[in-house]
Amino acid sequence: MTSTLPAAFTERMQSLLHQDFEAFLESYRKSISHGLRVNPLKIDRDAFITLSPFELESIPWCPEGFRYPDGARPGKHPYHACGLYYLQEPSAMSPAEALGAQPGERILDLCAAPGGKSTQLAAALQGEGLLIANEIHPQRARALSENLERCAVQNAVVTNETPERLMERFPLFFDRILVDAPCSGEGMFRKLPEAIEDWSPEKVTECHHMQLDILDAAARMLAPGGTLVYSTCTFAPLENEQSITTFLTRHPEFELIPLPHPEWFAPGQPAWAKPQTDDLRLTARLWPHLLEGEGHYLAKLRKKEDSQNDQEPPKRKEKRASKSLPAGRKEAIAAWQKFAVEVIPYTAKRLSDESAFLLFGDQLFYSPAPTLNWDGLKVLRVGLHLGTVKKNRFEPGHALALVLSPEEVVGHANFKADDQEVMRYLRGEALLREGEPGWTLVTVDGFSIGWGKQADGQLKNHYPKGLRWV
Ligand SMILES: C[S@@+](CC[C@H](N)C(=O)[O-])C[C@H]1O[C@@H](n2cnc3c(N)ncnc32)[C@H](O)[C@@H]1O
Repeated sequence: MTSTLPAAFTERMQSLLHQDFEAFLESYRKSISHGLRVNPLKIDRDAFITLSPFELESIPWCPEGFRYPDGARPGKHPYHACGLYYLQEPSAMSPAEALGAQPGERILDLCAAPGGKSTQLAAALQGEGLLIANEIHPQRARALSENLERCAVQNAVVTNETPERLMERFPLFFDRILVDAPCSGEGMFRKLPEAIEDWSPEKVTECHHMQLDILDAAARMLAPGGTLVYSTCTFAPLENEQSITTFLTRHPEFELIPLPHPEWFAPGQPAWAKPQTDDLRLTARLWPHLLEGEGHYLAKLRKKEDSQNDQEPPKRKEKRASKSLPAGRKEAIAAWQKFAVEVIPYTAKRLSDESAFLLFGDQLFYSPAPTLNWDGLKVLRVGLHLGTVKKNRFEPGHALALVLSPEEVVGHANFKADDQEVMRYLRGEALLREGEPGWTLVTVDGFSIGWGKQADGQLKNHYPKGLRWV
C-alpha cells in the first residue's frame, strides 16, 4: 500500500492496540487477501475444486470460501459470467455465515449492494423462502440486482428503499436480518486507497449515528425470537462496540449471542464502549494482523421470544393491488406458457403457479411471495425475471437462462471455457453454427451463461448489452 494512513487513525489504533499495534501496521505492508465464494446454486463446492482453473486454499470460517493467488484473474474467466462464484474478500464472508439463514425463512439484507452477502444468504436459503435485498442508492441497487441474477437467485426481491420506509411495510416480519452497515471503511484502506481519502474523524461519528438509525429500523422489522447480525468493515470502536452498546441500551428486548469460530475471531472489547458491558466479548473482531483478511466487526443478537411488541403489526392487506394486476397479465402468462412449452418443457411445470406471475409494464416475473403487495415501494426485481412480453411473442430474460441447466432446454449450445467462441459470445458477437432454429441456451462446460437464438447458420447473440465484455 502506498497511500499514507491518516494520522488521527494511526494514533487512535496505537492507543487501542498497544503491543499489537506494530503487527497491525505491518499488515498494511502486505498484499491484500483475494477470495472467491463458490455459488452452490450453480455448482457444489467439491465439483468446483475439481474444475477450478485457479489454485484454491480453504477459508476456515466459510465452507464455500477460498483464497486464490495474486495474478489469478477469476473475474475475467467465463465461469464468473456463469455465476459459479462471487469474488469476496475473506473476512467479508463471515457476517452471512454468522446469520445462519435456513431454507424457508424470511431474510432481510438491509444494506445489500453490491450483493456479496445477499448472494451468500440466497445460497443458504437453497431457493426456499424469501430474501429481501435492499439498497438505498439507486445505482448500487442495480449492481445488486445484476449480481443476484448472475448468481441464479430465484427467490430474492430487490428494493431501493430507506430502512424507515421498509420498516413501515414490514414490522415484525423477518426471521433474520443482516445489517452490513455503511461505515468509515477503515478495513478497506489496504484494498481501496480512495477509502483513505474519504476518511475523517467526523465521518466516523456520522456513520455511528447512521448505524443507530438503521439498527432501530431493523429492530422493528425482526420477529420475536429472530436473529440480527450487525457488521462493519471498520475498526473504530464508536462504530462497533459503541454502536452495539447504544443499541442494546435502546432495545432491551435484544441480547447478544456468541458467534461461531471463536478460534479465528478475536473477541470484541468491553472497555472500548460506555457503559462497559462484558457481553461485548461475545461480539467479534477480525483483525488483518491475526488472519488473512481485510478486517471486520461482527455482532450477533437475538430478539427475545417474549419481547414486548408494543406495536403489533398492522393487519396486512394480502389482496393483490391493482397495479400488480395490470391489463394484459392473462395474455402475458399465455405468451410465457407458449414459450415455456416449446423451449423449456421440463421446467414449465415448476414455474406454473398462476398466482406467482407478476407483470410490471411488459416485464414478467415469478414471485417467491405471491401474497405480498409491492405497490408504493421502489422494487427492481421480484423473484425470477422470466422475460419481456413483446407483441405476439415472449423474449426470455437473462435471469431465466442463468437458472437453467442444459437438460431443461430443448436446444443448447455448449462450449469449452477456453474456446474463443466463448469470448466472442461475451463480447456480443453472433456465432457461426448450425442447429435447430429457435431459442438456444448457451453453456460453458455445461453451465448456463445466457441466451442465443439460432437462425440461418448463426447463433444470434442475446447476451445483455450492459454486461458485454469489451
Ligand atoms: C458495507 S456496504 C454493503 C456491502 C454489501 N452488504 C455486500 O456484501 O456486498 C453498506 C451499504 O449501505 C448503503 N447505505 C448507505 N447509507 C445507508 C442508509 N442510510 N441506510 C441504509 N443503507 C445505507 C451503502 O450504499 C452501501 O451499499
